[in-house]
Amino acid sequence: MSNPAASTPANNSDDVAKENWDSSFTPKTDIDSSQPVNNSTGEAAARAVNLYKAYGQGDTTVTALDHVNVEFEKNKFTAIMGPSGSGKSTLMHCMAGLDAATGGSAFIGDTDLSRLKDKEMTSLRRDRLGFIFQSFNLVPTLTASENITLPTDIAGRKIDQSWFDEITSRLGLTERLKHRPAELSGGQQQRVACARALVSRPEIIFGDEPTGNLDSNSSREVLDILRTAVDQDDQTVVIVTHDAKAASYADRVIFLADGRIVNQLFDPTIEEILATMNGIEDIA
Ligand SMILES: Nc1ncnc2c1ncn2[C@@H]1O[C@H](COP(=O)(O)OP(=O)(O)OP(=O)(O)O)[C@@H](O)[C@H]1O
Repeated sequence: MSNPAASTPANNSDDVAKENWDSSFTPKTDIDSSQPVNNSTGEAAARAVNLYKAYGQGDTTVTALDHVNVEFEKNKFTAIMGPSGSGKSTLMHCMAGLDAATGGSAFIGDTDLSRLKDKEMTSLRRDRLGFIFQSFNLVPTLTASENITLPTDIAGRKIDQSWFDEITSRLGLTERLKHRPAELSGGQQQRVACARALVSRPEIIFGDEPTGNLDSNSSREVLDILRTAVDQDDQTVVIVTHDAKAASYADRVIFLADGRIVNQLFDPTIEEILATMNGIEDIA
């Protein structure tokens, strides 16, 4: 498969950032994660500032995020990679307001999540974020159509019918809208989850291993959908993935090890991603 990310036109700021990072490709594992990570110069849809997360107490404390500083640029597709236990899901969950950090701040736009009350956090997640999980997380008793509109219905907002029609047609779901999840394949269920995340045009879509349960054809469909959301619909997408092929759809891949960002690549090829992962795993 050709690398779709490689064909994405880079703007000037991307070029500068690229030069900084992969002009002569050698995996770099020496980024000081206490310093802001160079993100090129775009506006941030989300950012972590000295984000720290520890689980447990005393001798059993596990540091899942070790003062991470990173920006997720607007209208870009970012993938988070790293060995098992490196903190990928914790970073995404703290950024998406699904888990509370122990220290530091996670921002969505200018909103500091650590300052929000529970109700405000619920509203922010509902109104400004979209989620796609490995396990699809569809409601089994609702039809595909009802699952897609559920968050908007709960928020008491009106569905933009022409956008709903456009999204469901683009995802090949038009003939499946009356089906319940059990009557759909895994790939179709994940496309329903994508439609649910896209239909309200959230500021940022977070995917935790969105292709983790899919075969290669369905994975490609989901990744194409996410790529199109960024390229055509000005969306911002951040996913956690173990899959180098999935990560190659991203404009940027950041690599975690032991709760720190240790490397990043812009417009990466699958080979560069694999080489970087191998470098990190050799050191870990
Ligand atoms: N609820 C929890 N209680 C205690 N420790 C936890 C908890 N959740 C995560 N951890 C620990 O925090 C660290 C980071 O976990 P996290 O799930 O973020 O890693 P990951 O990179 O997403 O891993 P994987 O690729 O295996 O899903 C790990 O050492 C993990 O064991």
